[in-house]
Amino acid sequence: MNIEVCASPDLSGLFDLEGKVAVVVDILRATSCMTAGIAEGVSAIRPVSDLEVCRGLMSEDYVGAAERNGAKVDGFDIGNSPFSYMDPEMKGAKVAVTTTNGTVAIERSKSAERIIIGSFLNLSSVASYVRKLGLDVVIVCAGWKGRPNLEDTLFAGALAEKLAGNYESSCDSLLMAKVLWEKAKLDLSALVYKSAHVARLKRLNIGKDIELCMEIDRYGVVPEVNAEGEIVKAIF
Ligand SMILES: O=C(O)[C@H](CS(=O)(=O)O)OP(=O)(O)O
Repeated sequence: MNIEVCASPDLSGLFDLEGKVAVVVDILRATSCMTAGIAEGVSAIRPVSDLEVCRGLMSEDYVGAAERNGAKVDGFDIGNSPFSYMDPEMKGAKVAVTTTNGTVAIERSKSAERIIIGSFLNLSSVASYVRKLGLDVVIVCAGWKGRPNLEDTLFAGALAEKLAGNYESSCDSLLMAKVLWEKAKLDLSALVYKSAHVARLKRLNIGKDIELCMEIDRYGVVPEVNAEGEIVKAIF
């Protein structure tokens, strides 16, 4: 099996996703929110890239989650904090979500055979599920506004390490991710705290969110986009 890394959604046109599994990752914070939400009992999450489409879904029984530039958008129920998704009141709820980078990455992965949601929170479960699917893999990093970022690239390296032995690659982005992960894995937070994304989010006072998003294997679930375009818990 082959594994590649698409370092930003703006590079997705260079990748042929047909017949492959896309593992979409946006560590800070969209795919960490989705993992936490599905693990804690949210029944389905509908990712949309357009703010007004997301607003419209609120009249169809969806909880509306919207974030732009890190902040909750006025008029929506929640923003982009994993703790909002983990609220006991969210059990059984359906969420419609739009974020600056994460939902764009999901949208751009639509031609893949399967789209699964990765984060440090469910790293080992994603690796097990990917191995079980037995398809070629493209790790699609959400990055930041078209640019690659540190934390999503680190996740790519971590997943590649978990899949070693089953997968081969001639992708330099993957090699770069693996080298970076190897250097950072003993103190992941120390490096991520130096990232541009953390610096941008600091003004929002969300240190707790960042800490949670760095936790490895807190959950054993894999959220997956189903035929209706909703993210639900994969059964495997
Ligand atoms: O809310 C977040 O964590 C980020 C904010 S931004 O990238 O700095 O605008 O959004 P996300 O879509 O989860 O990367």
